Amino acid sequence: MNPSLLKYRGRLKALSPEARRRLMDRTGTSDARVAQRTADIIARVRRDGDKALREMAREFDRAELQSLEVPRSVCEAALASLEPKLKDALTRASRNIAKAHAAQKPQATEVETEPGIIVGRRPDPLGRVGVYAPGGRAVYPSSVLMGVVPAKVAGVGEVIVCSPPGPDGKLSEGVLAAAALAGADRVFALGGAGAVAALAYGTESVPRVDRIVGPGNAYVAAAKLQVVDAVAIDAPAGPSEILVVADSSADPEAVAREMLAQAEHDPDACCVTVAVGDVLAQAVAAAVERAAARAKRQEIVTRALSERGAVLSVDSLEEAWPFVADFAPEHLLIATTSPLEELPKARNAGTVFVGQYASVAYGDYMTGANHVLPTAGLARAYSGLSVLDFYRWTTYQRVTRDAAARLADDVGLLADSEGLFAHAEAARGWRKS
Ligand SMILES: NC(=O)c1ccc[n+]([C@@H]2O[C@H](COP(=O)([O-])OP(=O)(O)OC[C@H]3O[C@@H](n4cnc5c(N)ncnc54)[C@H](O)[C@@H]3O)[C@@H](O)[C@H]2O)c1
Ligand SMILES: N[C@H](CO)Cc1c[nH]c[nH+]1
Ligand SMILES: [Zn+2]
Repeated sequence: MNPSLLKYRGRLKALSPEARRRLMDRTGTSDARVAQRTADIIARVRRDGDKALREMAREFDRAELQSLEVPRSVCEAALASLEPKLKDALTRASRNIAKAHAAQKPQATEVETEPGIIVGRRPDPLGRVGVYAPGGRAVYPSSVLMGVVPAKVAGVGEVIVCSPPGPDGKLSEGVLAAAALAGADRVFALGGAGAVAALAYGTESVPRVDRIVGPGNAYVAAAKLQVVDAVAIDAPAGPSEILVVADSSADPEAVAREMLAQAEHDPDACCVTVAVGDVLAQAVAAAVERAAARAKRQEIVTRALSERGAVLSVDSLEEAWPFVADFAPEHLLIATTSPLEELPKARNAGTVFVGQYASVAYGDYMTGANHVLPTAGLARAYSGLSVLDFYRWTTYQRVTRDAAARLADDVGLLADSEGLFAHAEAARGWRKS
């Protein structure tokens, strides 16, 4: 057991302001470098199109690409030959995601603000979206479902999936099968910031999209933030995070399993437990260290926990909630005696797991909630991916002849006051003399 594996231990209120700031700052000190590299990649794709994408596949994925696009028949074949139990599990996940997201579909509204003046707002499905499914340190068929299924529920015109190729130049069978199952229209073997740039600006092979959704590592998250001049994005959904709030009812081994599960995604993952009482905090820390010592993805887990892992103690749950709101975790797990009573106190979490039986892994794959979630503290303002990300809104106003006459003078007055005299004239055109 390595007693110093976790970066932060001890009492939450004893953390120095500098340590607390570093714990909060999940963008990390290397970020300026990531941002610069990402900017260079985007510029290369804008300049050289497909040629740059092929070079980057060689550079970052060690893959020689025959073709950037994967024919639909290849996806269908992967689905047909998928191991039946795995296919059943993917189908079950897809069904739950569709059900949960269908319930979120937005409604058009119309309101009469004054007699004869009707203001409406109508959700229109987007024309074309890009779904990024990560594929560097693990493959993510689940992320294909999380992006494509809600897009299809919303009625998006065309859904394009990008995911990095393996060294053989191919996508995993699971990713291909998930794309076919969810009904993706086109699939490209492209990863990282290059894929994001291609979807944002278009290349000879890749059509530009209206919105890019989906998670990824620091490069993918940085790229999404850098292309917003050309495309909409969902939210910066970067390296995974978990914050567990636990009291004496929590099983320390279960809390440790949750910490390890998110730590194994990425060395940049951030895993924190806030436990009521020093005894529980020590038991959780010891369980985390034991679990890390036997982890299959030990190198990743060890780096994540030693760079950003924390187990901190508080005197009471009341001390935990302001920290939760400030930290704004991607995933919050409430492992307490009365988790449902605590739920309203939890602010700024990407998604909440209520009670210790609600393992984050269930939400990652199967509950039907979306696992594409804001990270790096941005859950303060951004929400997780939902069906709403796949619409844009059209507002309109209808005005009857009589209502136009009633608007003419006041609108004319306001326009005059702004010095916009043609507006005033347009408004007064329908005055009744
Ligand atoms: N927040 C969420 O909703 C959510 C959901 C699922 C997964 N995730 C996160 O997604 C990430 C997946 O990361 P991943 O790395 O496995 O796959 P990824 O697809 O995000 O990244 C792989 C790509 O990164 C690029 N890359 C790698 N090294 C690079 C370098 N040195 N310079 C430039 N580009 C480079 C390459 O283009 C490569 O294809 C993890 O951080 C995981 O925690 C987040
Ligand atoms: N925990 C990830 C979101 O941070 C989602 C995921 C996909 N597969 C496994 N986990
Ligand atoms: Zn996960």
